[in-house]
Parts: sequence; C-alpha cells; structure tokens
Amino acid sequence: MRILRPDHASEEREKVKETPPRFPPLTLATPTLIAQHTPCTLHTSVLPAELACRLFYAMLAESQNWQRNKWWLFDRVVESPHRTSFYVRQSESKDEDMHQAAQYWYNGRQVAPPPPFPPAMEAACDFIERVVNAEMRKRKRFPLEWGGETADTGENTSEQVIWRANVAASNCYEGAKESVGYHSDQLTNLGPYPTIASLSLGTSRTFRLREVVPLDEKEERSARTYNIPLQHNSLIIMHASTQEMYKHCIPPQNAIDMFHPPFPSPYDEKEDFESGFASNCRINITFRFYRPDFKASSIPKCRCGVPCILRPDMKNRYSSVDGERKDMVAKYWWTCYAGAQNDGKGCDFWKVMDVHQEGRGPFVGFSK
Ligand SMILES: O=C(O)CCC(=O)C(=O)O
Ligand SMILES: [Fe+2]
Repeated sequence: MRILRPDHASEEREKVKETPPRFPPLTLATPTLIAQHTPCTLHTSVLPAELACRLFYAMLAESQNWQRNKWWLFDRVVESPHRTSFYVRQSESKDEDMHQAAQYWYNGRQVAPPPPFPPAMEAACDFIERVVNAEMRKRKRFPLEWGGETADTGENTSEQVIWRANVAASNCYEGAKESVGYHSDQLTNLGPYPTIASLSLGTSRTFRLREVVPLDEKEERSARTYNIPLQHNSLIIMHASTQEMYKHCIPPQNAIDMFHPPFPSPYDEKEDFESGFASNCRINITFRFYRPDFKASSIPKCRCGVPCILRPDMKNRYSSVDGERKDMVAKYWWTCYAGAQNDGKGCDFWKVMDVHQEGRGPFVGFSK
C-alpha cells in the first residue's frame, strides 16, 4: 500500500519545518519597547513647544514648492507619493562638494542647489544634536562609523561631540494616503552605519520597520513588522545598523487625526487660528551627516558617467564579538544608478567597496 500511495504526511511535515513561524505586526508605543526591539530610540517632546510649532508652520509654507520625486522603475516612470526637499546647513552652504552631493541625492536627479536650513530648522538642529550625542555616548559604536572630527559647533562643552548634522531631507505627507514605500536610505554620502535623526511635526503617522532577515536564518525565523506611532515633536533616531538591517516606510492609512497646532501661525490671520485651524499634513525632517570621506568628488562613477550609489549587502550578516544581534555586514556595493533617470537604462556596473583602497576614513574601529 505504501508503494502505491506516497507518504504525503511526511512531505507535509517537511514543509512545515521549512516555514518559520510568522508573528503578527507589533506596535511599539513606548521608548522602552522601541529600544528593546530595534536599533532606534524615540524621544518625545524633543523641542520647546513653541519652536516645534514655528518649525511646523515654516516647513508647511516651504512645502508648497517641494517636488514629488520621479524616477524610472523598469520600463515606467514612478512618482513618489509625497513631496520632498533637501537643505544644506548654513556653515556648509559654500561647500562645492556638498552641493554636488545634494544634486545627486535621491534617484540621481540633478536639481537646483539646495537652500540653507531656515532659521527655525537651524534652532531645532541644536536641540537635536544634543539629544543624538547624549544617546550615542551610551551606545556601542561600529568599526566603520565615522571616527574623525566633527566641526566645532562653537559651543564650549566638555562633552565630546560625536555627531552633527550638515544636511537635512524633508518630506510632507498631505492626508492619510500620502506615503513612502519600504526602503533603506542610500549610504552614498553617509557612509556605513550612519546615524539619522528623524523629526516628526504635525499629524501623527505610523513609522513601520521591518528587518531584512539574513539568508542563513531564513529557514529559522521570519521578519517581524514593527509599527511605531510618531507624534508631533517626536524624534526617532535611526542608530547605526538600522540602514544595514532594516527597511522602513510610512504606509498609507485609512484615517488620520487632524493636527491642531497649540500656537497661531505667524503667516496667517489670527482669526484663522481662533476659529480652529487644523492641518492634515505631517512634516518630517531627517537630519543627516554627510561624511567628508564620502564627499561627492570621491564617489565612483559607473560607465554611464553618473555617480554610483552605495548599498549594504543586507542579506549576509555576522555578529560582532560582543553583539547579541547579528548586526555586521561584510560587504557594501557601489552600483549604477543612472537607470533611475535615464529611460530606465543604466549599465550593469557594480563593485565592492574597498575602504582602504579608496582611501576612506578615519573610522571608529581602525585608523586609516
Ligand atoms: O517620513 C519619515 O518618517 C521617513 C522618511 C524617510 O524614510 C526618508 O526620507 O528617507
Ligand atoms: Fe528613509
């Protein structure tokens, strides 16, 4: 009988063994839970309330002129489902390299020279740098993180300044349906293991994180989706290894709560505020540090003559000596990105990043 009827039961058992259990999405609603499950930290009420509100109004006004990014995906043009812009910090705004890098920021599209941080963004940046530095001093550092000087902030502080922001990317999501899809941020000018500080203003939206499970663990476990609600005036810091291990997105929602700013706008009539002004927009500002050793003029070009983008090999990771998480990647690739703007046609150029041969550094872990 066994010869006539194959043993499906044992096949089924095998299949069950190959599929790791899936867990439902988990909402991480407190800073403690976020720090437990992810390489991110959440800081609520990060700016003085009046400054957060002033910055929201300023960016909302600016966002009228922001663009939707457009790029080629396979054989069609796609448009980002939100508006976006890029800023360079005043102290860097004469730096030719910074402008060049910003021109190629996001999808290899050439854009006008980026404007400097508006005054409220500059003021917010000081608060944010303090929070980021205090947090980074408590954390383990990765060998490939930037280990050089951060320019003098002009402040007389005895505490070491590890991180500063010299550029910022800003997004405006209008209504519940505007979104950004799953991605990890390009490392082209940030270098490996960047720290990115992401400020939320306006309506509360969900930030979603999902780990990219390494190939050799695919059969044992599946990725879990984490939902993190981001309220007005909260800062989520994507610490080193977030871009190497996780993808993030802002998904479309069915509904959102309108944002009622606690202070009137300097741009509108006072009566508008008194009659209950409310906004359906979320403004996000990601403060970033463009590394001097990944400056635009040092980025390899592909055969199309366009600067490459830098990506980690997220699927092959190992543990650092003391780490419980498998959070080290062995490889980063420089690859052609011309296709995103050039009718979808790029070249197949790629090469593994070699930090010594390319003369990059100094790094946290080893000197140049
Ligand atoms: O809006 C957000 O919180 C995320 C934005 C983002 O991922 C990006 O600009 O790269
Ligand atoms: Fe991002």
